[in-house]
Amino acid sequence: MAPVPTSPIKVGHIDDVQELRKAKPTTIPERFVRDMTERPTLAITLPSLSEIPSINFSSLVNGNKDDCQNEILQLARACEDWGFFQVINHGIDLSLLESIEELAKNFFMLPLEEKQKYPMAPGTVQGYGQAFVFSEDQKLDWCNMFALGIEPHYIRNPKLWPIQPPKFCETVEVYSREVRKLCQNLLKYIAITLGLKADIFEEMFGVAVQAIRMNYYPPCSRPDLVLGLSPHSDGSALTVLQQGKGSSVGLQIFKDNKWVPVQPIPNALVINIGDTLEVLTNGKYKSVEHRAVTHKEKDRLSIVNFYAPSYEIELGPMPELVDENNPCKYRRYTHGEYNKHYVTNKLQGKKTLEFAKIKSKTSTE
Ligand SMILES: COC(=O)C(/C=C/C1=C(C)CCCC1(C)C)=C/O[C@H]1C=C(C)C(=O)O1
Ligand SMILES: O=C(O)CCC(=O)C(=O)O
Ligand SMILES: [Fe+2]
Repeated sequence: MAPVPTSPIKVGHIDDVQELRKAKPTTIPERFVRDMTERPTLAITLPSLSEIPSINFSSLVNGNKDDCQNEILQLARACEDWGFFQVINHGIDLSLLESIEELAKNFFMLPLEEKQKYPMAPGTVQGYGQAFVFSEDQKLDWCNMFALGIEPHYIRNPKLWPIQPPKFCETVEVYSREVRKLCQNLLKYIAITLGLKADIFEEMFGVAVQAIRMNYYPPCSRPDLVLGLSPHSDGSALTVLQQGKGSSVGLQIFKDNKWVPVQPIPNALVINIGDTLEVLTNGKYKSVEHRAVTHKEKDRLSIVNFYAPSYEIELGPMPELVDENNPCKYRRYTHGEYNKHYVTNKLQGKKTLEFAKIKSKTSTE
């Protein structure tokens, strides 16, 4: 008899946090309790003095010459000093943002058996479940995820596209198309901030890889002990994040050695620089570490789009950003190689990017 195939990855039992919350609202299983050094301190949820910058997209596209130049300057500062910004007047229909949010929430509210028809297999990143879990002793995030590959079509697994709720798939398609255009436009302006020709990234990326991930964080009776999402930087070039309306404040970015909360601006989208742009700009624009924390009474939803070069594209610092004052910090590799590395390692701050770093004896970064 042929041996029964088993997954080489042993992740142990992973509780579904929504079910856990329903059955035992005050129980936090040990696998979710973070070590002291990782626990979020509640003080940081107080309003912060510093806010991530906001960029008015319509000033970039439709503004007069002065407005446009001023916004490009703001964009350059946001990318260099923060790696994160919120885009207002992004041009995506607000009713589309509302629809995707409603459908994502409806998906997470389906019975567990329905969601489990689209399981995220251990070691993979598409479907419903917890990604980036590779061992039985790894701490778990207080989060349920649903992720799908969008472009190019060959990365799609059609079995994971849900039948319920109705209109989910069509809306994901329309939404992803709009977000893709926004990424392409933002990359044009980012190129301009670097003194490069506007189409440089579009020409370099080929048919860009795009994926969507929906994160649902139920309330947690002990938000001081758990993390909604482990600290990480994104492997993408750009990430576009929509925070659910009425959600608790949960996204935090690591800046100047502190966790800074991102206060949602109604109808704005949060954009962040991913590892790929950090490498291409030779570290001028950095992918900033971020995480999500939970709330005692409120749930939270985020819808995230990752936009990255095609897998066969060879990456490395662009020659325009390397000189004797800015020596080359990263080696060359293909995005496919980076992708493989990213999805086979747990989320651990900026550790994934070590893959690309050229280690010099004097380097302290
Ligand atoms: C849970 O998934 C992720 O966090 C994630 C994965 C994205 C992907 C899919 C859901 C389908 C197949 C493609 C891809 C791996 C992009 C994060 O995406 C980041 C990580 C890399 C690398 C990247 O390009 O975006
Ligand atoms: O939910 C959030 O705000 C963070 C999500 C995130 O960082 C991610 O999905 O990569
Ligand atoms: Fe992220």
